[in-house]
Amino acid sequence: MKVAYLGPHGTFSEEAAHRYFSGQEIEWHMCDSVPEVLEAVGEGMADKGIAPIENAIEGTITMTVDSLLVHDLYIDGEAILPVSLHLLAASETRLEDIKEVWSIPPALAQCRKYLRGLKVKSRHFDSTASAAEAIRNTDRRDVAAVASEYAGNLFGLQPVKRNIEESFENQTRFVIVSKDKTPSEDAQKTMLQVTPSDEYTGVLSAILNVFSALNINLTWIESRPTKKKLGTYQFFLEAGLGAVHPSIEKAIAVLQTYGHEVNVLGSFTATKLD
Ligand SMILES: O=C(O)C(=O)Cc1ccccc1
Repeated sequence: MKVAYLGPHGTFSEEAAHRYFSGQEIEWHMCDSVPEVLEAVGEGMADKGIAPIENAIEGTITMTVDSLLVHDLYIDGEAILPVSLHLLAASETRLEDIKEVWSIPPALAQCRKYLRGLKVKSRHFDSTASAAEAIRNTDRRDVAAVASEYAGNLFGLQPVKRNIEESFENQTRFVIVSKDKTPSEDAQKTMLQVTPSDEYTGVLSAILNVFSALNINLTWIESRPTKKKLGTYQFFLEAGLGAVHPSIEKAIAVLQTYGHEVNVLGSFTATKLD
């Protein structure tokens, strides 16, 4: 099986991919950005892909949610990885020398408070590890990357400051996606995309009531713009039952009777990678 993930070597995605698929015969397909991981699966260059969808501090990683829809992908797995972010630089660089910090935006956002205190500029890269690699390749001694300790070792950087994120319990949730939409019988969660039939007072509450009436626990809810008109939204609802469970089938049928559009985006079981 061919699996796409965000490279270069040393990303959190690589760690999640290697641990999630450990023991399996995998041909790895490394991509340069998160949207390219999902595109690789969408276009059949890889059988599966793994991409970060949510972080404990920063919340939803919207580029993943949006790309899932563009490429009509199905979530068939979920992996939760503990993440620790460090400020990494060349060995000569001291904390007071740093003027610019490089990383992927969700990683910079997880350390917003600390970085604001440093009064540094930030520069966006496509991954934590590509930022660390760029620090290794520059002669500048006033720059640092936000990345993992593993990426620091890989690119010969030193930790100037460890654990700079806002919580020591930091975790990132990754989704494993494929083109195959067959739900697994033993899946424990379902991801639904619900587009309301119309904008009317209480439409979201009417949608949510369907789940509470059927005693279905919702474990995640996110609204995203329809991208058609300002102020119009679609909802992503994650339910704590698999897609073949009769209660989920009933919820979908009821929502459709109300005229809402429902798309099953996946059915999966959570794996903890601690
Ligand atoms: O850039 C990486 O290393 C990634 O895999 C994306 C990411 C960034 C920050 C936290 C978790 C995953």
